[in-house]
Amino acid sequence: MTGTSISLDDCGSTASSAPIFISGVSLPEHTADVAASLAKARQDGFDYVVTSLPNTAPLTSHVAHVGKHRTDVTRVESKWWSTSVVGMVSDPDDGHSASRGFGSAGQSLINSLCRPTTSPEKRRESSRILWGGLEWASHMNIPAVILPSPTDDDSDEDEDMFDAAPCKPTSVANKAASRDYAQLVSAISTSSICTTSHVQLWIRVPLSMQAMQAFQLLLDRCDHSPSIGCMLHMDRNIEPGALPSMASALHAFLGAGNVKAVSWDTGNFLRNKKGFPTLSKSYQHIFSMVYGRLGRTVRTLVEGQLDARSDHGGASSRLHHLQYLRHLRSRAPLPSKLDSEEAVLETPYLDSLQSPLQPLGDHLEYQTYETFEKDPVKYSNYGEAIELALLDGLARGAYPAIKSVFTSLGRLKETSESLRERLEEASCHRDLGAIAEIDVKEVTILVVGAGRGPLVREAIAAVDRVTSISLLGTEGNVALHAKIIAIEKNPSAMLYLQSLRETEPSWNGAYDPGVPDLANGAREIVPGSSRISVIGCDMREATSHPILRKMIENQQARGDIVVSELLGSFGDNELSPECLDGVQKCGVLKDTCVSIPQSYTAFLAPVSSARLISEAKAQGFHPLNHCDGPGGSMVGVQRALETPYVVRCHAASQTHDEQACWTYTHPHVSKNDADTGKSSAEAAADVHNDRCAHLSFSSDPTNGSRNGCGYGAVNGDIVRAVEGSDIGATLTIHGLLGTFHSVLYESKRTKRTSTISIAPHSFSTGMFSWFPLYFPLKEVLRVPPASTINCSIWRKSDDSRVWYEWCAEVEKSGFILSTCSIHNPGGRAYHVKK
Ligand SMILES: C[S@@+](CC[C@H](N)C(=O)[O-])C[C@H]1O[C@@H](n2cnc3c(N)ncnc32)[C@H](O)[C@@H]1O
Repeated sequence: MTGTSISLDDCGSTASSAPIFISGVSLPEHTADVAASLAKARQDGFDYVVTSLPNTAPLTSHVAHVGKHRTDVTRVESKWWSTSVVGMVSDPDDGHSASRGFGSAGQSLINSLCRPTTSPEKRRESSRILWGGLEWASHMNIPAVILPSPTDDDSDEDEDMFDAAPCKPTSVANKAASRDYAQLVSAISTSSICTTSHVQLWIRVPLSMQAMQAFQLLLDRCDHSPSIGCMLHMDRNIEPGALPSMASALHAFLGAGNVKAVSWDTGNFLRNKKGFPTLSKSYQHIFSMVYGRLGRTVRTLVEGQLDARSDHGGASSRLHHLQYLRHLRSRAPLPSKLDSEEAVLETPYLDSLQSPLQPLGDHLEYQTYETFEKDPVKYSNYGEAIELALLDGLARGAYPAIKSVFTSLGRLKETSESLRERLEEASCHRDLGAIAEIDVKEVTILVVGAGRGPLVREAIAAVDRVTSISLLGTEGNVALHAKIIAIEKNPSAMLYLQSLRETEPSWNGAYDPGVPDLANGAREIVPGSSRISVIGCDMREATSHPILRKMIENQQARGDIVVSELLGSFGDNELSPECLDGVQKCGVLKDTCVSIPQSYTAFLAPVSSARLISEAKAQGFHPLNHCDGPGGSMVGVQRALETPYVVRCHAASQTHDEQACWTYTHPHVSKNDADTGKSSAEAAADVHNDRCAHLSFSSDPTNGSRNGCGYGAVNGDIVRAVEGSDIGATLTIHGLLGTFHSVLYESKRTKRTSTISIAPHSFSTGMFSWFPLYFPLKEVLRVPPASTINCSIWRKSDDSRVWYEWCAEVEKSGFILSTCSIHNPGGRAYHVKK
């Protein structure tokens, strides 16, 4: 075989710009012949094929095996085995093909290993066959092996062999069998087959509540090994009436189930008028739901028998099934969700845990600033907020007049981009040559934590915009001039700011270069311009800098507006409260000063995600600091699970609407805002920023479906689809998702508000600067229907650190069913440096 290969690895995509849709086919007639399967499959555009794992037992009788040897092993190069073949455990009595149907392939082999009635000899033989096949998969470097379902639908016993507890009572024997299966899967996942050769185990899970619950139990029992995932098997009809309940259960499972692949059984397709395969409306909806959420990472498989008379096109006889699935993948809204530039850029970050940035304790890198500055929403919303604040300030006469300038619109147009734009608007007919007397008012803006200056840029542009709005408005004779003071403690970012100060005309645009200096050496101030000062210091120690000391000493020179972006994924976790209180305490702000942001609120919601918890556990094997050890801070899994992580969650399900934990507002109330009798600096002096929140998330039959993975805006379509869902699934909760919502500025006068948010209910679409903060839970919570999850979170601090502690419990009818310990007590595993 020659040609290009396609990786089955997570998040792997073909190098082309084609939509990500990695599909495979299982051809029953060729399950023991990869060469023949691949030849047919690739001709039709499938990327991989399925092969049954062989019995590698030594030959006992040559005659018995004649014609049963695999010859594909000598005909197919290793690169194909490692990229384009998935193994499948099958039953020895099926020979090389799964005659019982693919849904139950390997089931009798597993049954004989897990049923108490199996004789010891049979058990030994089955074990040898299974492990031999898996060793072979590892030897061939096959990326994944399909194992049978944890529920045995074909079982001829009274009840399913593997229980789906706690929904359905099952016999003790069956429960034991399900634990036997978990023990087997756990043994495989911790063996070198998975840990050294990295074979993934795809456990087949039919789309039934019971099977999904049984699989979650299996994952719990196997300690959420990252090697164990599921292959959702779409093999049964869904009655339209059952769709809402199924959709809400599936929402939770897309997080809890570590879904690696989806298999579409040919037997489950309908035929359209022309005889081509189609799926029912219910399945079209399921398709859109699963691929809308996981389409960038999930693999697709077409499998199942065809009746002898059917030919569905192509060399594989399943080309039309593939074409139909591709058609569903190309239908709105999937391409915009999965193939947009933003979606493609995000792909490497999906479910990848990162330590939260600490811009206060550490210095950010050049590239980090550069990446943030590409955000198309954050800065424009900040610009809008500054503009609203300036307009309100002008309206209430907050800024002192510093001089009168005699000039014309024609002259001002030369220096103001926004005036040029506004004058070009068709409706604006003004006499450009008329000389008028313009009152220039001065506003002082502090940009604290200026980084490489994007907020300074927004402030300059807002001053210019507000001036042109004012000049073209009814008053027509008031303009702004801004003194902008950029404060930054990162020396390398300071260098950048200083360079901008030297080279950017708008950063030094206070003076009109076309107008000669005045007699006293001063120069003419241009209405709408800004003059920037760059100061390198910690904003909490503003008193140490001469320019700032002068401001403190002169009430009139203090800041009218303080602009900052010190927000973390959970709002306050980058210590915005401590920094902004610090500035206020120094006394550089007027009593009337406005802060942008005005407030920020932390939100929390339970999340179900097998992927996130297994990623968090994996962190325990890579101590964050190489100095950690017995004499130092905690290492290992406990520390890893008591640490919050920033993550672009993906294989995750937010199971309840998020709730507010606490809100910080700035500046603190001074004598101007209320009759406190305190100056601005005094108002910030006694502030304590420790907080705690106790939240109760009551049972929701939709399992919070509209919140998707917890990152992105709530999805109204899903709400309609799950309406009427009445059977709550048992949920598995693996942690809490922290998000924030910030009011940058609310203009009560104009009733306009500028916000930024990553909380699903108010998500700022298109903004990518923040991903949620994931707080893992050391003990997975199983939450039966109609029970409540109680979460508590504390923000604690000492002289040098701030940290969070958190815990959660499950309550039903007044009884606590389970609880987990308080995480990170005393900040023992994680803290933010003050
Ligand atoms: C999240 S970055 C934002 C930078 C920039 N405003 C932007 O939007 O791209 C926060 C910045 O605040 C700075 N910073 C944090 N705490 C500070 C403090 N106490 N004093 C001065 N600068 C601080 C950091 O160095 C960093 O440059």
